[in-house]
Amino acid sequence: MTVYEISGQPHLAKQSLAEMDPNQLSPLTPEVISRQATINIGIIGHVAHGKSTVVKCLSGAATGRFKSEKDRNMTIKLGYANAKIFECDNDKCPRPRRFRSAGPSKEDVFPCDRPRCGGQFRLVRHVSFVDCPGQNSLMATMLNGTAVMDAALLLIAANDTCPQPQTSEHLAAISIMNLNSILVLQNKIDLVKEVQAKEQYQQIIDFLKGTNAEGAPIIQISAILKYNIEVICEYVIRKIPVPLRDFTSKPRLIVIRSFDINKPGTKVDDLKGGVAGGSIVKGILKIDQEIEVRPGIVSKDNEGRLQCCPLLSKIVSLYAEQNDLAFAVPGGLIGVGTKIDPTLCRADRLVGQVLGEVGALPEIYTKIQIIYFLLRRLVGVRTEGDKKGAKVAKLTKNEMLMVNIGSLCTGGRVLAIKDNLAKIQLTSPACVEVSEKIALSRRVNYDFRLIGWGEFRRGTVIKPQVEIPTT
Ligand SMILES: Nc1nc2c(ncn2[C@@H]2O[C@H](COP(=O)(O)OP(=O)(O)OP(=O)(O)O)[C@@H](O)[C@H]2O)c(=O)[nH]1
Repeated sequence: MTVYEISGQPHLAKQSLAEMDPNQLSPLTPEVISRQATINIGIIGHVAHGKSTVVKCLSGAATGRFKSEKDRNMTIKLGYANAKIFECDNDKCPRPRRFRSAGPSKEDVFPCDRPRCGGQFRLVRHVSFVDCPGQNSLMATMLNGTAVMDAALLLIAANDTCPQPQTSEHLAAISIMNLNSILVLQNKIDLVKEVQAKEQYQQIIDFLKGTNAEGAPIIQISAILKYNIEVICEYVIRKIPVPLRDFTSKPRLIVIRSFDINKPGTKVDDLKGGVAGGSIVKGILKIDQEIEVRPGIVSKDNEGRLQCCPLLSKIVSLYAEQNDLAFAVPGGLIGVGTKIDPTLCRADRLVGQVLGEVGALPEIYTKIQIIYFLLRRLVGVRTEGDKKGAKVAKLTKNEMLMVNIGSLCTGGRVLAIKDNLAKIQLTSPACVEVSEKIALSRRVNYDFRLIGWGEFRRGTVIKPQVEIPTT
């Protein structure tokens, strides 16, 4: 095996491929959390309730905004920002001041700044915040994010009534993904009087009854004034369990972003391969490892049948934001530098694909059979008078749905329905594993709204054409 040691960033723990033993690693092992996030926390909630502002407070970084996002002051794509969370090791250091967050390249130990404390802030968690758009038309992007979340912060603005449509819809989406670890942040507390804040607090408790977030802690904050941000850090440590991770299975990464990092005009000989950004769901990816990306390049044959050519490549670099890695474990957004033709990675073209060890990824399907469950009522749309929302109608043969599988968002025509089984023809092929969760949405007015979920049972496999190696 190649001996690969990280040489940069001497203030972070060293990683060595030669010494790495998957059986000895955990999400809290120093050489892991010093460099990469190991817990993914979704930031969910209605549009403009302050999701991006909270992430900026916690991580010190804006969640990678694109020009169109800056122009419209809203999140359009999934944003990611990593933060290290520290606790002072002096038992007498009072809460919440003994908790602190900082960016991912901060050293792991530094002195507490409370006068005469004498304690040291020590790294206890390294978290990746997945910032979801709250705009109702961007639900597909939000659903892609739920595929990798371990926990969620639900933002509710104190100066709005609760619930707003996407507050309900985002909560329904994470419930479908069985996400029970939730903290509620009552934000913009600076904009309301105490009595209003208390009234809304009660509204929030009533709204959460019977949902996955019933009984979840509700923290009052002002993201803009950085008020109570240390309490969020404390609760992330105390209330969000460290996820159980599988480090020994063959690795698999869900691609959530992909990029061409070459500047325009770069000479052909100097071109770097494309980068796939995503979260590892199991196993460990290593520098120099041979990898496969599925479904790869999708096209149609002369008879209009879908065909695909998985991509074969090699990992040339691994990054967690600016921290370089010799190996990457589940959690956080990992940038995987490959030798794949950069044009195939440009502008998120690989989103929806799965990256892993060659020959170890699941089959690729075009028709899938799922066992499905529909929500009783529609969430995410304003319904005048009827506060509960319209009933969700049954699936009908030939109707077109939006289907989210991992980070893939595609169309799906309902071919047949029997009891709670449905057969769906996918517009784009999916690399999916038995029992994997699938979110189902239906067009309501002009946008797709979440109507239910399914679990993949079996399907019609497309055998890959040729696999395309990259040099
Ligand atoms: N007064 C006040 N304004 C806030 C607070 N938090 C956020 N804002 C403002 O609310 C607006 C929306 O904040 P964002 O953080 O962009 O909201 P968002 O939920 O990420 O928005 P989308 O991603 O588009 O759904 C911005 O103008 C923020 O400055 C707060 O605690 N108090």
